[in-house]
Amino acid sequence: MATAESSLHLLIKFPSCRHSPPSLRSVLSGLYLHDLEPVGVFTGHLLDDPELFRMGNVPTTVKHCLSYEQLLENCPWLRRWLQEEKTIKAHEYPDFVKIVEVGPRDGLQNEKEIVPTGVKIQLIDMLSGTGLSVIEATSFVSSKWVPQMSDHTEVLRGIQRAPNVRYPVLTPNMQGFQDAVAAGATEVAVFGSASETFSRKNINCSVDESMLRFKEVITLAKGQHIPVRGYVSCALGCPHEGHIDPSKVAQVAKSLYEMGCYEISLGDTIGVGTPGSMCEMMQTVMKEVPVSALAVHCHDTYGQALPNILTALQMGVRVVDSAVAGLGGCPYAQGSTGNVSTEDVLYMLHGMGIETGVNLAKVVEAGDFICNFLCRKTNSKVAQASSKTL
Ligand SMILES: CC(C)(COP(=O)([O-])OP(=O)([O-])OC[C@H]1O[C@@H](n2cnc3c(N)ncnc32)[C@H](O)[C@@H]1OP(=O)([O-])[O-])[C@@H](O)C(=O)NCCC(=O)NCCSC(=O)C[C@@](C)(O)CC(=O)[O-]
Repeated sequence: MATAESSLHLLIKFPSCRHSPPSLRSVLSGLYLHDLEPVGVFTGHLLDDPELFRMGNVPTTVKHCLSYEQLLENCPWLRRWLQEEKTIKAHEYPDFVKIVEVGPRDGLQNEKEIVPTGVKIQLIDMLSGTGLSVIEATSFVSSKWVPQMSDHTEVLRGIQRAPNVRYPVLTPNMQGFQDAVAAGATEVAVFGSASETFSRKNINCSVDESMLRFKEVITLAKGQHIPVRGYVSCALGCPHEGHIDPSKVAQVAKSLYEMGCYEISLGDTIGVGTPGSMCEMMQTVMKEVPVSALAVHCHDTYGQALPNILTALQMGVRVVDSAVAGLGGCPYAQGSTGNVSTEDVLYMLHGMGIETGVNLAKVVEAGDFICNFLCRKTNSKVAQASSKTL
């Protein structure tokens, strides 16, 4: 039986896992520290795995062939070390993350000058060619409340819908839902809040009243086979109430999920969250809603959006909202700055080997287009850096 002290050559067999390399690397350096010399590492489930036989370079000097479990049994230091690592990293990073592009809606809704409908349509059309699978196109809200979105019908009718791209729109109530469907919407989103004050200021009703309105919308949508997404704003803080108890976020998220929203996007509306508060909030929400149905929607006011997203990914989230060029802000959340930029999220994910199906260069082009129109510098660090290097 091999022991940490005696073995010079080990063939280590690890469970199949796409993201094992970093752990393997750290395990290997641990082995070297203990004067063990692994001669081959492969991933696979069974010792008679064909992979073993493909490994022509396995030397005959292999003295011990250990399963992962045997290895842990024989090397208590390794078991302790991996356990410590696991407490930090609850989940492996995913293979794929879905990006929900909210630039044309959340990004533009706060613009003071009305952006011409043709520009909005061109932006969405450019984004449709990037590989994004979801682009939130506009919102069917009152034009007295958000004048920038008053051309919702023209925008939705004017875009060239790409196959495999969905174009959800915001609908706060039955009127919004009916108008959206009449304009051709095939997916909608309702938007609630974990803060009473924000709910009243944003949609002119209490949280409980909003849930009744959303129930009506969701029931009607279900009957027409229209998927409904749900938002919970102020998940990490409110511009009026400050700290928001994670249990309130969990309660609203649960209600939306139970009513039939297929996905719940947890919004750090004013970008005050940190990995610490994100972790605490997620842990509470995940007790009520399966993590597979959760998304995060981070604004970057305090520069914490990427670490917050990373934290959510570590906790099992697989859907991230972002806006091209980091446009945006909510008209009813004073002081909130843009959404996290799609370019920066893509750069981070791709750098981690996580696929998104989205072409970063094409998103940068779409960002250039809208920033040129707005005469504004992009909020995306990646786009800023790539313009210098081009
Ligand atoms: C919800 C309402 C409409 C209530 O507004 P209200 O004034 O309470 O509505 P009402 O039912 O009393 O009706 C008053 C008038 O509004 C009309 N009306 C009623 N409903 C609609 C509608 N759907 N579309 C168009 N018009 C509508 C209705 O027809 C009537 O017209 P009038 O008879 O006076 O001529 C209003 O408060 C509103 O439009 N709020 C939207 C605010 C908004 O869009 N905020 C930004 C989006 S949320 C956000 O950005 C956060 C998020 C999602 O990104 C996530 C995050 O970051 O946290």
